[in-house]
Amino acid sequence: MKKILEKGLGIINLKLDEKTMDKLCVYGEFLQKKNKIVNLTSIIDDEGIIEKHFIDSLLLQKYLENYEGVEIKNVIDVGTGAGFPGMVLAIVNPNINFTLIDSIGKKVEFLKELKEKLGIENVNIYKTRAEDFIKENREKFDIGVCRAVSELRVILEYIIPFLKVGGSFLAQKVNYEQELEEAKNALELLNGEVIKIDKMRLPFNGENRVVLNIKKTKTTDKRYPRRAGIPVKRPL
Ligand SMILES: C[S@@+](CC[C@H](N)C(=O)[O-])C[C@H]1O[C@@H](n2cnc3c(N)ncnc32)[C@H](O)[C@@H]1O
Repeated sequence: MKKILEKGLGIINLKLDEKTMDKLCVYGEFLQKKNKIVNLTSIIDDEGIIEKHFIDSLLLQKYLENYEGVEIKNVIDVGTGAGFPGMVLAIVNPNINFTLIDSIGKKVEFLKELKEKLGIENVNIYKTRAEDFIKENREKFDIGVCRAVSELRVILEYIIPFLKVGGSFLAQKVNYEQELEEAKNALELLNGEVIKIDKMRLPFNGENRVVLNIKKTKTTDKRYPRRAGIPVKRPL
């Protein structure tokens, strides 16, 4: 696994120390082992885990390293699943606090075990929904991430309320044009503004990836997010 990881990191031009790479490999092997007992992810071969989970998550690393000269303290990952992108980024950035939430208990249990196994201190993991977790956590985070959870206008309603004014949602998408068009109303209601769209590629299969950098410009009305289930049922 480590050889594939080193190769992939080389292609995306990201340097990680040996210890961090070893931790990621333990993560990958633990995921493979646990996935035989509980279904955590459908991508489970070595190359798939490295490319589609780890490297895909690490496409966000450059934003965390240099965010407009501002120090990033807190990141939230909504619908983290088996830890993508939040757990991978937490391992690589021990100086930033990560909050990972997911509504499925078995995924949260897996992440708690992994946290223990690797001795990761900068991560808090909760079994909850974005629409409930917001109650104690409104406008607390510098950065929000959320991969493969729902269409853009839905995840905007999950993430933007968690952000401080001036914070950013780094939204990972494969295709984005139509979703962005449909998200115009949500961006206006939630006070989000797309400030940058970066196009990238995965290292081995060359698949396209896009990161939308969406800034929160003003505080968000407390009526958002609406109660659990409504953002998906009736998107803004
Ligand atoms: C397809 S998985 C993606 C997991 C991971 N982000 C990834 O990219 O591999 C979507 C996850 O989002 C979670 N989820 C969906 N809606 C949610 C919500 N409103 N609050 C918290 N978690 C949610 C689901 O439980 C599921 O684990």
